Amino acid sequence: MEKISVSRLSFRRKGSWRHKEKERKEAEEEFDFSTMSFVGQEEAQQIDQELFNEYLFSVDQLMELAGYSCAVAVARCYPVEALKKDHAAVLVICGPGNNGGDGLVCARHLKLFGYKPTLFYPRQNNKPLFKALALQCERLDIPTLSFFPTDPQCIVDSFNLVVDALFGFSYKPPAKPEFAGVIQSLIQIQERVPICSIDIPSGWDVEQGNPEGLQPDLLISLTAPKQCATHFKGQRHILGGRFVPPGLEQKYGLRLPPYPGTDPIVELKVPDREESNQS
Ligand SMILES: NC(=O)C1=CN([C@@H]2O[C@H](COP(=O)(O)OP(=O)(O)OC[C@H]3O[C@@H](n4cnc5c(N)ncnc54)[C@H](O)[C@@H]3O)[C@@H](O)[C@H]2O)[C@H](O)CC1
Ligand SMILES: [K+]
Repeated sequence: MEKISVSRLSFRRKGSWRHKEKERKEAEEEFDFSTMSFVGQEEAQQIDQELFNEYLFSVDQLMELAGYSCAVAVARCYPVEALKKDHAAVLVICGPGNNGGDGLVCARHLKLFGYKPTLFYPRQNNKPLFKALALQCERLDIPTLSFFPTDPQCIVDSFNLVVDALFGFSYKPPAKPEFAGVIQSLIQIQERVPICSIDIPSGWDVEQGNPEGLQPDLLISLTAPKQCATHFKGQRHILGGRFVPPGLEQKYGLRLPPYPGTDPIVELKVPDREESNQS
């Protein structure tokens, strides 16, 4: 049998890989952001269910990819070396559902990337997956705040940024009082410390948004941007959760930009802030 060395193998495949890479780059440049899909709450939940029921993904698999892509997005927008307070200290606020689970995974990867995450996770989920995620954070020496600071200025003084993983696409307003207080505190300090929201700015209606609500600096949409993202006024919008099979994209007619190379995230266009301020 003919033995093929690795270098010959890669040489043989190079032509088609280069061709694919060129096609992908062209698609990236050509992508028309004005036609990008924004999904509603029901559609987001249907896609989610289809990933689990038709493609047999486990929550663990998708949550790991989602949370990892969030950590990569944070690192892209706020490089560790640019953060001056307390060894790149970051507060990650986790809610009771899967959005909170994404936050736990994100915190773990941020720690491995050299950040100093701290959790605030007031309603801990008792499912084995969540217990494992919380334990992994604990074993990585990621501390958890036992109460939310009454003076939100403490957060500004202690952390370089806040990751908001309170609620995602299953949130129904209004927030229960224990969470409403946290969201109000974040609104008070959002001009002084950047907020990075995972999937949905917490407290926003998934479709209508919330003009009085949280205004994150970074929004990390997962799977596909939700309709509320059309009201996003922050600096950067990133798409993560690179796990949507092409068949599912076609079935739901999703128009999403191609991910560059092997990246788990792709930056989305936000309207020119200066232009929109003038109009
Ligand atoms: N397929 C995907 O796209 C994936 C998405 N992921 C992430 O999962 C969330 C959606 O998770 P889900 O568990 O369905 O819901 P939430 O986390 O948004 O919240 C549910 C949680 O919140 C409680 N709740 C709802 N409304 C309120 C309220 N008004 N006040 C207080 N509490 C409320 C509810 O009782 C539940 O406990 C999605 O956004 C992504 O971030 C996966 O991680 C990967 C796959
Ligand atoms: K969120």
